[in-house]
Amino acid sequence: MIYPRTLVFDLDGTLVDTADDLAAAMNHGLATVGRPGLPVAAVRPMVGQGARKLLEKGLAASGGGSDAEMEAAFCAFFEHYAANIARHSRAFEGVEPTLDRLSAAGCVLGICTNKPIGLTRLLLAALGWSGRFAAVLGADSLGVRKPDPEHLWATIRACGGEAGDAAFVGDSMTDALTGQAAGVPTVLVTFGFSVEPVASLPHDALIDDFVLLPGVLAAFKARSSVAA
Ligand SMILES: O=C(O)COP(=O)(O)O
Ligand SMILES: [Mg+2]
Repeated sequence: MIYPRTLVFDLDGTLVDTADDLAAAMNHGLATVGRPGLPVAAVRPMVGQGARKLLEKGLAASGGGSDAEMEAAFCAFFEHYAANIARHSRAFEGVEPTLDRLSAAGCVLGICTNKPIGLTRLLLAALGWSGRFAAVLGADSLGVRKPDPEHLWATIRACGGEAGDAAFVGDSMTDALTGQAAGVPTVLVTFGFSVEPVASLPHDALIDDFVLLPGVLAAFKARSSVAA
């Protein structure tokens, strides 16, 4: 095969632009505890370390709050987000045809996200993607999560693959550190939610358009075949 056999993808900011729905749910949570809402642009870079971290950062940016307020805001956020999971969330341009092409070429696809697994499955179902991935691991699927490399390794294993013939695609510092720690060639997308310029993060390739992914993956495979 001309591509790595197992391809693991981050979800938010990599495959799907979830920022509008996450921001709406966060603002609902903040309003529940009397805090002002935040613009989507402020919420985007807060995504990638899990739902609770997202709310912690949002509450801090909105004036802060007690543990009890955090808990109340988080519950309201979670409920609102689950009920509105894909009101505006859509795949980034080029994602669907590219995933189709890679699957047709024989690649096995998986998801490794810091989104709670229940919300992840809801989002995949809403997008009509439930059958697309051989394995889906969320923030709470294991005792560890990204940037712990075990989250990525476990996803690769759940796809029936091995780290030596795999690649990872993400958008954030968390993903960059995960891929590096796992020793898995990592592609970062430049259109995701990272505050840091992705070029400054550890990576093996950058893409500014999803349709460029197959070319980059073929180059990884060619390189690893020469090394082997
Ligand atoms: O932090 C989250 O909730 C999800 O983020 P991820 O899909 O980019 O890992
Ligand atoms: Mg992400």
